[in-house]
Amino acid sequence: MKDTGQLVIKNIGMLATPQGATCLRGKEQGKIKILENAFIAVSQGKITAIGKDEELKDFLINDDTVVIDAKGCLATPGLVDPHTHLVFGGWRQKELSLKLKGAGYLDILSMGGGILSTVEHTRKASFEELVQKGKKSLDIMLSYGTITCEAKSGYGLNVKDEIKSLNVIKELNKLHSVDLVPTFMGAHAIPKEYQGRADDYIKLIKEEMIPRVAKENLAEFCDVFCEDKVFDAEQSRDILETGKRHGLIPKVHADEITPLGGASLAAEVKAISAEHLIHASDKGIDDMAKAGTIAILLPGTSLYLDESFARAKTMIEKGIPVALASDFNPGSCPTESLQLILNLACIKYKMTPEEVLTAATLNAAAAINRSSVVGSLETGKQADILLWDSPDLDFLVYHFGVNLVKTVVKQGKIVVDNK
Ligand SMILES: N=CN[C@@H](CCC(=O)O)C(=O)O
Ligand SMILES: [Zn+2]
Repeated sequence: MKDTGQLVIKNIGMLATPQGATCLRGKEQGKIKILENAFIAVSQGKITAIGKDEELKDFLINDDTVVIDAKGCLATPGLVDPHTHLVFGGWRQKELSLKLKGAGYLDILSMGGGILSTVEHTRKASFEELVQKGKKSLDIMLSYGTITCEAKSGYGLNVKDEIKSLNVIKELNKLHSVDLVPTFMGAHAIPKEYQGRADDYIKLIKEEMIPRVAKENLAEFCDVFCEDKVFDAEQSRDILETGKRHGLIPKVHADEITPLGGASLAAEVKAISAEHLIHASDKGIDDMAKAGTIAILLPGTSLYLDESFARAKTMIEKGIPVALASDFNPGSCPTESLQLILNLACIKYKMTPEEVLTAATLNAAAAINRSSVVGSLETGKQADILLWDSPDLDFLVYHFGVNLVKTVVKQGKIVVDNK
């Protein structure tokens, strides 16, 4: 059979999708389109029609059309993960026992562990080793339904290894079905050789790293870990403004462990998103709502750090578009599964299944500037579609800790078949 790029998915029990080319906020976040007994038609990687099964006879299905019988299952847009630390050497399994003995995340970091121990492993790893390791994680992400994913550098922390990490992301984007969106995060920690000399490290970021990243077109965004003993608000602002002058859109790791005003800073510098926000203040939330900053919430990190959970419902009520992400990284959230995150968002944030779906698709896509291309099932959008071993949306967020993905369709092609 020759590949004509034509695909029809029929017999979809429930098609569930947010709609639009931009993020949804407030009550709109929970308003999704539900179509029962539906079909989706695809041509040349894009969705060309969506309708009720009974209308399918009007569509031309020829011998070259690939036809998938969804057998009554749920179809949604591909998941979008807008916050991951995909590229790193080694893992950090020993830290779990330290945490059980009472050490906090920032204590481990100040003892030279945490991010800094991953920096050592990342610097030692070759380009090819990092590509292979990243590929393994992307295989897992894809099989769990993530088709588009943001990836941050931030474990190199010198010019050579930050550039190496961003080139690993570029290479993975070429060779893997998951679409990657790169973020430069040289301001993830102060490396050992600059301890006590934060200003010199910030100078390196501003004068060497950012110009080189921009010149080589290696990232779209610039992120900063605005946190106690890492980068304060003033230092973060300085780095983000420099990034902006070089065309990098700001993102902020904000108010994760300490309330440091990160949410307000994100609003002030017109960041596309503020991320974590576990300890965001009322003022920070109001500032974000006014500025239109997207909140990327990471409930897996709250769980793994045994921290409290961000005030997702307040943010939605105040009109902040809420997105969800895995925060996949070797320390504070070692999981590639966005499905677990969807479940946690329902249970711990009290978000509705509809709000959760929008958060992990359209709003997540908007948080990485991709919402005109992916994030919803609509004609003209990229045909990134998931078929779930689930009859409806409620079941998807209810049955947890297992992989419910049956089939992953990326740009109209089946790339995972878990049946
Ligand atoms: N908080 C900073 N960065 C990551 C954790 C990185 C790490 O522990 O290696 C986060 O988003 O949680
Ligand atoms: Zn992070």
